[in-house]
Amino acid sequence: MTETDIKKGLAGVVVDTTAVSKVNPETNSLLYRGYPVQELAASCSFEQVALLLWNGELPSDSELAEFTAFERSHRALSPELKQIIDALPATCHPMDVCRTAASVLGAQDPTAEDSSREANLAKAKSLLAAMPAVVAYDQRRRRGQELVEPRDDLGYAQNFLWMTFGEEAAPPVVEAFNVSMILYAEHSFNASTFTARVITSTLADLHSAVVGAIGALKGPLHGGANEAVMHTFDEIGIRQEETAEEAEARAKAWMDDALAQKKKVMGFGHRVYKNGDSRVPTMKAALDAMIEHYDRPELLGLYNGLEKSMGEAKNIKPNLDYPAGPAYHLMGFDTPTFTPLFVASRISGWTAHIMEQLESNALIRPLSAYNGPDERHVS
Ligand SMILES: CC(=O)SCCNC(=O)CCNC(=O)[C@H](O)C(C)(C)COP(=O)(O)OP(=O)(O)OC[C@H]1O[C@@H](n2cnc3c(N)ncnc32)[C@H](O)[C@@H]1OP(=O)(O)O
Ligand SMILES: O=C([O-])CC(=O)C(=O)O
Repeated sequence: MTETDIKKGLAGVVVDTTAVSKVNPETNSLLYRGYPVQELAASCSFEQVALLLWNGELPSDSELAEFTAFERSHRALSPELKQIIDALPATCHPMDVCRTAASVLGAQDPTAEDSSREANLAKAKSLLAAMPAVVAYDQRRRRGQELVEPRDDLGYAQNFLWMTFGEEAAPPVVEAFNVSMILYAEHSFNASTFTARVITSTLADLHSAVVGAIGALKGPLHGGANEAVMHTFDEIGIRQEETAEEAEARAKAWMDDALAQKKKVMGFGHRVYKNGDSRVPTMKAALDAMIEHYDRPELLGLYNGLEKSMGEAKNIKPNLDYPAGPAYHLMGFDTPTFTPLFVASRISGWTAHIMEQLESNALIRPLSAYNGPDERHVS
């Protein structure tokens, strides 16, 4: 094997087929089970999209009603899980809390070792229903606030915001949040989904695969980038009294300096898309709606300044995490909660892939080229 045979980072390597989603960099499009993600974001709830990803078809009214009833009755944080979360130090990252919660939910599930499609689908639905309470409560406890119980008269997005903030969110906020959940739901063989598939390929259980996927998502080269975007905004400085133009000029100067120092700026670039992420225009529209709703034009200035400067200097485009970060900030989420929001959404895609992997499983085990010392002996 020569060095040229090595596909570092598996870049460009096709490892399997999938019917869950199609990422097409040539047409800059993303299809979930054949449907353009923009259309789904414009006309569906996150609940409908999750069912589409799992079942391959959009749900009928009765299928949606059945899932809605299930999801609403599985939202509450159990006293046992709450106790475990309360025992975790507030210094740990909220992604550690998500990862721990997914592990606990697996350990508590009597069907955990049943990997039939039926059992896995039920586990996927339960996890999707349970994670918002974990994310919402963890943000609240860090702020010294009490748990807010779920409400079964609210949809997924509305209830998620209710449990986090303890008040009903305005319709444009619910809409933008629902759009973000749909856009984050699925993206073919990204690092966290591939991790889930590798774990599943050993015939380990669904919760183990989700726990591993959460670990992979945490890194700033993947899901952690939505938090890192906000750190960049904070480093530049958010000045509400500033005009959009003033903020844009400061952001441009910051980016020029960062690029001169050869820094990697999170929220830009993508392994597959080289001409822009297909989801960005839809998420940018949701961010624009939030900027208007909260009357925060200076954030648009920062956004535009970084994007323009990166475009002019390197022709590198924003990815989904770039508009999602400031949108979540405006909604009132604390920055370390951003990647857990990604988890809550991507559980749908991960579990669809776990079930697909099991349908025609092969152990995922690539080769490596050894470059250590030649054979040697102890004596
Ligand atoms: C939802 C998601 O998970 S989307 C991804 C979120 N991740 C980020 O936003 C992290 C920042 N971006 C990156 O690190 C990269 O663009 C990745 C990891 C996403 C994709 O990277 P790869 O396909 O491996 O490309 P790679 O990192 O080799 O970059 C290619 C070139 O573009 C440059 N580049 C890529 N992204 C960036 C960036 N965000 N800032 C500055 N330069 C960048 C690299 O420095 C490299 O330049 P060079 O050829 O002069 O060395
Ligand atoms: O596809 C990727 O490599 C990362 C990404 O955008 C995602 O997982 O949504």
